[in-house]
Amino acid sequence: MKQYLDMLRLVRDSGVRKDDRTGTGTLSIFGHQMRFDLSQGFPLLTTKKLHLRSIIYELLWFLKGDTNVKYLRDHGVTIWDEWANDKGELGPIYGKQWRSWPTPDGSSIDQISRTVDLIRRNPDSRRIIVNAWNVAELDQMSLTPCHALFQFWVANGRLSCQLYQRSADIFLGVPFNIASYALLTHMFAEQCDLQVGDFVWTGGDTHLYLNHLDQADEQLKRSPHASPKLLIKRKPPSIFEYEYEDFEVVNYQSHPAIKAPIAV
Ligand SMILES: Nc1nc(=O)c2c([nH]1)NC[C@@H]1CN(c3ccc(C(=O)N[C@@H](CCC(=O)O)C(=O)O)cc3)CN21
Ligand SMILES: O=c1ccn([C@H]2C[C@H](O)[C@@H](COP(=O)(O)O)O2)c(=O)[nH]1
Repeated sequence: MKQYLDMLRLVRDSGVRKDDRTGTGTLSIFGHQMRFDLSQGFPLLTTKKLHLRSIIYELLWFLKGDTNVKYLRDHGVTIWDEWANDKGELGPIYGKQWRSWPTPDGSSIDQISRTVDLIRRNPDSRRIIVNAWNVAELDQMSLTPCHALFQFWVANGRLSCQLYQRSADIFLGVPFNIASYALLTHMFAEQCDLQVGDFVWTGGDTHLYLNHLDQADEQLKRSPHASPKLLIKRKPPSIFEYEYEDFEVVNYQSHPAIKAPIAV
């Protein structure tokens, strides 16, 4: 995860001071890319302890097409609470767009099923994309998609994934986002009988909040450990039938967690 630390250092040292919607203030750069070879280990940050539990439940929740925090809360995950209304609703965010993107004739498109199908039938396609940026529904979302669009690419029996993240909170959000998309790539690969290739992370406004500077400095003093490995214990009949217990991360050695306030 040297690449992550390099990015943190770059933004810390040469980010531009920029105000933002939350009123917190950031150091920011525009356009950055990292590449993780998933065959060489699972990209879970080791310079601070991450709770994979929240990451796994959040991804399963997206894949269910759910946009209400009840499921997350039932599993002890609170990361979306600040954005939910009094009924727990977040509006038509990721889950809705991934599983039931509305069409003009009143029906909907399941982008995830289509994507599994397309990878299996036409792995050379250059159109294997899932898009959460539904312009017509942005106003109804409690937070517009940050990880907005992802694309798959198949070569030599390996499945690679690239994410475009328009806005990236590099201390709190990005470590979650990298692990989440790495996990998703493993799931798609297993379902399509492919090995995993690279996960490419591409960021737009790539920022460090001004109230995360001490935490970033603390992290930059630490040396990374070797990446852990991901074990998927079972191949469910479809991408929608994975359960929390199917995943295990082995040999995760990390420095202690670092607390930081989330900008709302
Ligand atoms: N400013 C901001 N940054 C984000 O990363 C972010 C948002 N807002 N809004 C929507 C979601 C919610 N996300 C979150 C929210 C909280 C944590 C967080 O507090 N992480 C703690 C541990 C929390 C836990 O596992 O329960 C951490 O130390 O990583 C991370 C991502 C990612 N997204
Ligand atoms: O998965 C996520 C979700 C959100 N973020 C961060 C990026 C920004 O700091 C905020 C969103 O604010 P906007 O004003 O809508 O850009 O949340 C993230 O890094 N990862």
